[in-house]
Amino acid sequence: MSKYALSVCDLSYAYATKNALKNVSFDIPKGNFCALLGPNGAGKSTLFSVLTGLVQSPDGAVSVLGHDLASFGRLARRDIGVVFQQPTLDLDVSVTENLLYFAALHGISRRRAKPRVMDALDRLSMGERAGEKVRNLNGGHRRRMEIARALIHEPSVLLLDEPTVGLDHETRISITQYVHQLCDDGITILWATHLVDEIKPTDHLVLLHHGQVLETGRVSDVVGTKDLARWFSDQTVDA
Ligand SMILES: Nc1ncnc2c1ncn2[C@@H]1O[C@H](COP(=O)(O)OP(=O)(O)OP(=O)(O)O)[C@@H](O)[C@H]1O
Repeated sequence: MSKYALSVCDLSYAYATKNALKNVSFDIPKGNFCALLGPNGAGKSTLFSVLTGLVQSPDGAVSVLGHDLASFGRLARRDIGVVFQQPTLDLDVSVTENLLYFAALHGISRRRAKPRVMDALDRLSMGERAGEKVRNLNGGHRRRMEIARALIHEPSVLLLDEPTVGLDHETRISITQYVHQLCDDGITILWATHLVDEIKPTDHLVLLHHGQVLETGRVSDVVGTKDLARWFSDQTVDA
């Protein structure tokens, strides 16, 4: 059994002539929060597309808990939950119905799904909104809901692509803290961001710039005593 929840080995991807990922490799140990830090255009969303199987990398490999994504796609994807950058909720049905529908897509019966949905909503302080139409929720509540939805099939690895974009500071920090806490339950997180205040010294870090991994490791080891914001800016400034 692999000690890594997610292993990415030598991935590349190009849109026509634009190389968006170049020989990307990194590992995330189980139960870690890993920040995928990179400025706009670094390749974060492209990497998410490859990790979720939306696009195929012509070379390289991804494995989830030791299962190769190319050979054991269904098995590997069963262990992944995803929150994409663009919301994908049905605005005209209730919070609960959105989540139950998603559970059904994972083959979970309504009877089994209902307690999971309520539990997930309660943990995200969303229990009181279970019956509301999504259209009536603010951006922060919709994001919480998407996180609850991504956890409904109890994945081991949760991928979130800039999940706090457009949210106010307080909501951003609250959601970031909640997702950090998921690691206490053994869930491994890959959190794409360009905002350094979402990252803790004990987190794992992958610094992506122009499609290449510049650094990877524990934040405190990689950055040392330097200020993370300053370090990030120094690493990604284009000469
Ligand atoms: N469909 C596409 N066609 C051509 N080029 C693309 C396409 N999507 C992304 N790119 C380019 O690939 C590179 C990586 O983009 P990507 O969206 O993966 O970066 P990102 O780090 O997620 O950026 P952002 O933070 O702005 O979302 C950028 O140069 C981008 O312009």
